[in-house]
Amino acid sequence: MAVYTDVSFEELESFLAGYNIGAPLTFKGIAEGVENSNYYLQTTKGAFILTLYEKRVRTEDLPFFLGLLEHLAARGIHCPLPVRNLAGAQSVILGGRTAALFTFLNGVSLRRPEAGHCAAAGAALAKMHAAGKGFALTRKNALGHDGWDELVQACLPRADEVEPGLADLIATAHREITANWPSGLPSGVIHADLFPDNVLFMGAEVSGLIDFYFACNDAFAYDLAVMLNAWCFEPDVAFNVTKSKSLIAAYAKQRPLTAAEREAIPTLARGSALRFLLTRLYDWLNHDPHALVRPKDPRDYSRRLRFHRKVRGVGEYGL
Ligand SMILES: Nc1ncnc2c1ncn2[C@@H]1O[C@H](COP(=O)(O)OP(=O)(O)O)[C@@H](O)[C@H]1O
Ligand SMILES: N[C@@H](CCOP(=O)(O)O)C(=O)O
Repeated sequence: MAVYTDVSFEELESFLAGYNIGAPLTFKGIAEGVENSNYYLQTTKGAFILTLYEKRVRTEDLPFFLGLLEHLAARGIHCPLPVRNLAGAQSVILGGRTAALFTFLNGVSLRRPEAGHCAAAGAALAKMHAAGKGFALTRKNALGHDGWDELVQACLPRADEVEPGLADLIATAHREITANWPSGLPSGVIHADLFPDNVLFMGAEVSGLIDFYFACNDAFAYDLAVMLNAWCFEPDVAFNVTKSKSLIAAYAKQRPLTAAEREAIPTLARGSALRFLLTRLYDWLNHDPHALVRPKDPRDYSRRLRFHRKVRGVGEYGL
């Protein structure tokens, strides 16, 4: 349950007095999500999401995240638009937290996306990459390849508690990936966490992209590699090349991949599997057993990483 901070009706009323969005009709906490407290708010003037930022989102990053959403929305991307208050501010303090209000997007996220959904999401990613051009602010990828060392060192001593041989897998893969990491690929603003729970669909169409709190500047093809991991494996962690082919082809129809990007896909796929393995493993080893949010299983990503390490060429991704 991702509601860490309670908002009383009195606090909501005084918050709403600062906005021109009508009177409250419905206000309820949203169970999904991990990082922040999210509330669904319906007023006499429309539907909104109220987000209270908890520990993981740094306040100094908010101008990048909120500015990016305004930039993308102005260029036709269906993403949450921060609603400014009467004073023109994008965020305020509420319940002791920094909070922001967003437009509500209709649609549902899919637990079991099919190849057609992968294609639609791949095309949406390419459109987001194009729309991000010209955004004035930049943010380094805090979980990019040059930031993994710290997580590796923090996780290695206890990794084998989770899965025998995991420490060796991480250490070896980290060395190999670092030695082969590509440079100079086409770059710009990337989402960096475009998992199925962050893409809303209405029927076969993408109706919204959400949760931009890992967005940063990095290689576009890395974002595609994140999606290969998140969208193209079955629940038993078998790789589905039909989904991968559909996703990459739909992306490339919007923005053709360069030869260097195609060649880099296997390394980027390994790197992105390692990144999610490390963050999940860190959370698994360090979570508060009394916390309401259950950490995600790191073994889903050690299995993906093992798959990618056996891949011998880009053809295996349907390229
Ligand atoms: N603008 C929005 N429109 C509709 N639903 C949203 C919107 N923003 C968030 N949500 C809902 O809230 C949930 C949690 O949001 P998310 O940004 O993923 O949280 P977290 O950053 O805590 O993981 C999403 O799964 C979705 O159901
Ligand atoms: N997508 C990441 C976890 C990040 O959580 P989110 O709810 O903010 O998308 C993973 O699956 O490890």
